[in-house]
Amino acid sequence: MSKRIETTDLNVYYGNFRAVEDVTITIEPRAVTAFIGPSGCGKSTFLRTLNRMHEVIPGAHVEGEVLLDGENLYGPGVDPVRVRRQVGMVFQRPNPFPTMSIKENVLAGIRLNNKRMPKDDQDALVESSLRGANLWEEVKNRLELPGSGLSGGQQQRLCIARAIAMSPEVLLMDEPCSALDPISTLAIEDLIAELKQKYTIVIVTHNMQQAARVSDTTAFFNIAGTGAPGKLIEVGPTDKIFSAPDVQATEDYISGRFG
Ligand SMILES: Nc1ncnc2c1ncn2[C@@H]1O[C@H](COP(=O)(O)OP(=O)(O)OP(=O)(O)O)[C@@H](O)[C@H]1O
Repeated sequence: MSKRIETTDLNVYYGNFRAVEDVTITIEPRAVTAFIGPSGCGKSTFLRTLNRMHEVIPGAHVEGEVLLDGENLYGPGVDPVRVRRQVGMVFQRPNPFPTMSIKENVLAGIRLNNKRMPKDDQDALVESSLRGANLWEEVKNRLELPGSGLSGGQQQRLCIARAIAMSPEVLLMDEPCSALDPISTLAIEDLIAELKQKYTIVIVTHNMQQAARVSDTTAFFNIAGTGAPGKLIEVGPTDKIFSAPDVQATEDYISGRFG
């Protein structure tokens, strides 16, 4: 279920502007990898290349390969819709479909993919996905009510349940807690620790303590100045990056000297 991601010299563009330069990284399965770095260094841009979401922006493109267990996601004939099923994504702001019930939200991806499913199977998938997102006990008696009636933290777990329902191999999370209060943030962090037993997880975070708490590996991105491309400066075990990084810029960022 969980797969390894590898990129080699990946360059990411918005039109002529190269936003991210030459990223070579291996992201291990059944582990959490955190992307950290100052604003504008390309963390989110790079993250979106891992499930072919980057190219939905007009003029945006990628040079290089992203391998998922050896398969190039940018190879000829690869269907980006299939890639986005395999590599799920959770965004900064919880974005349940507001007019849909909790249950319909969980099933939304399946329905969008035109998968027909007997009602019993649907119910089982809704329950297992909501359990997987640590939300079942809180919502099991109101599955038919709108997802938008949940708290922010519950909505984010609903979005995670919606992603899990697609049986992805990888979960990408772009600052999933930045709109949440501390209690909801801890609930999501606990959930991430559980999810990594099954999935490859990549999380973009501005919160250094969060990166230290949840991730096994940390990748530090940086940018030389406005208009310059973002680069991967250093990647390694989170303990090492936070205690004895190899590069001075990493240490400066972690210790709050810039960014
Ligand atoms: N849709 C877009 N069109 C053109 N340029 C973009 C677009 N989105 C981002 N960029 C540019 O790409 C660069 C990287 O942005 P990105 O959002 O990936 O950085 P980030 O590290 O995730 O920043 P933050 O931490 O502030 O979210 C920036 O220079 C940004 O202005």
